[in-house]
Amino acid sequence: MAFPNNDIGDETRQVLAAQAHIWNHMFNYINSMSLKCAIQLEIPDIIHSHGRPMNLSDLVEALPINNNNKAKTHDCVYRLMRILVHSGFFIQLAEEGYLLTPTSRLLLKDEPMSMIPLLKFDLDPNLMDPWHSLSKWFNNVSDDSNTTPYATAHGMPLFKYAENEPRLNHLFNEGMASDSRLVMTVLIQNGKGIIFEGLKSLVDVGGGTGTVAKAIADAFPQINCTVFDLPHVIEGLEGSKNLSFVGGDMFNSIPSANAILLKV
Ligand SMILES: C[S@@+](CC[C@H](N)C(=O)[O-])C[C@H]1O[C@@H](n2cnc3c(N)ncnc32)[C@H](O)[C@@H]1O
Repeated sequence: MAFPNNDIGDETRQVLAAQAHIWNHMFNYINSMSLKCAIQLEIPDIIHSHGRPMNLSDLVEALPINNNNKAKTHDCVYRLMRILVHSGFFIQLAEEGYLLTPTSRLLLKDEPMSMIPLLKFDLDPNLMDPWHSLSKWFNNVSDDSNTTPYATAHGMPLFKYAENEPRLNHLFNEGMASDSRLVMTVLIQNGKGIIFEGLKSLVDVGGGTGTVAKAIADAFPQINCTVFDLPHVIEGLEGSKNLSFVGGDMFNSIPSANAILLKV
């Protein structure tokens, strides 16, 4: 029910504003879950492949879903798209339909700077579970200051869990690599890679599967680059002329070099 502003007193207006504030926070997760759903249904790619603005009916037809009840699907996809338009992932032109925005362009599968892998990792239930344990973690933290919400939820730190769970290890490494790919592309394209000039050797500590070091090694063939990470992360990875992979624990020792990158 909507009250014209002058019909209610300040106190009531304040209570209603506070209620709306709580609703907004309570349902904030709808934004990230809708985005995740759009990626799972490959909506950015479908609109991109269409090559022009895509109307709702064409979008519904193109989705990889059971569409036996067209009216119902139409209504539900409309609601999903309304959230995503509102949050800036798509533009909706009144007659023509949906278009990508610069943000959803970063959510195309074949886009070199695609953020899909990072999104899949961060919105995986395994990574979201710890948020349900946050208050439990606060309870534990004074007894064990090394503990994390992740360990509280899963009984071990993330890196240990990933060591024993290939699915999570893959999801984690791909997510990190996609983030690094975006940063390194922007850095090198804008000539900011110049900060590496003059170096003879460099070690990327916690360098994951080597995205950062590979970009530096390609751009600066005179620099010998080493990727240092946990053994299960670099397992099976092959280096090149000026790129090598070393497995180990940085808390024990790290390879020596002119420069050390540390982004853990
Ligand atoms: C935030 S990620 C950095 C990812 C990397 N920059 C990339 O581009 O993929 C942190 C990295 O630190 C590694 N790491 C965690 N603990 C480590 C340890 N004790 N010794 C070496 N590496 C470790 C993880 O395996 C992970 O790859």
